Amino acid sequence: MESRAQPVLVVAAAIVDDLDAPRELLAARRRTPARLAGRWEFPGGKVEDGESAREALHRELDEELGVRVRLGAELPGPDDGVWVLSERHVMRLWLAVVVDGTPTPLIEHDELRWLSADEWPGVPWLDGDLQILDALGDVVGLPVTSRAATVRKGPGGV
Ligand SMILES: Nc1nc2c([nH]c(=O)n2[C@H]2C[C@H](O)[C@@H](COP(=O)(O)OP(=O)(O)OP(=O)(O)O)O2)c(=O)[nH]1
Repeated sequence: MESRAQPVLVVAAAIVDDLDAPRELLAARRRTPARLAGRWEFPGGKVEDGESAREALHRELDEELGVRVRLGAELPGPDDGVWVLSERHVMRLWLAVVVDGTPTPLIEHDELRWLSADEWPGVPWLDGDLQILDALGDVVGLPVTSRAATVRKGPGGV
């Protein structure tokens, strides 16, 4: 078969309580589609035609959580700046804080939870996000005490 086109770009936010001194991260549990239901992720979604990555992220966070955010630094991934999630998806991720609204699971999620770093390993993240949590803990200096024991790299990739 012919090889597929370029991977789809997903944008997402590591929403924290404070950009300068983060203590908690907002994790979102997927409700849909069925194959992802129950897994936790960074809220966000696919960039649509004609949108910049940041525009798409603001739109997704408004649609999914009903919030406006201020973006902080991007957490660049190891593959040309992006995080490879699967053969079909790559992701860019920014730190963010909520500036308006209360995060509410409106469409794709059925639960949101503010997690301190030692709670991150306690929920089942999407496989591709584990590498990101690892890096996020290092970058923001969060003490992810049990990270090493539970955050695993999936076999054959993410
Ligand atoms: N939003 C998000 N998607 C992730 C993460 N980790 C991960 O593997 N993914 C995958 C799940 C999906 O296959 C894909 C993102 O698709 P999505 O369903 O969130 O995108 P979308 O909101 O634009 O949805 P749709 O319009 O296509 O229904 O990336 C993550 O942390 N956040």
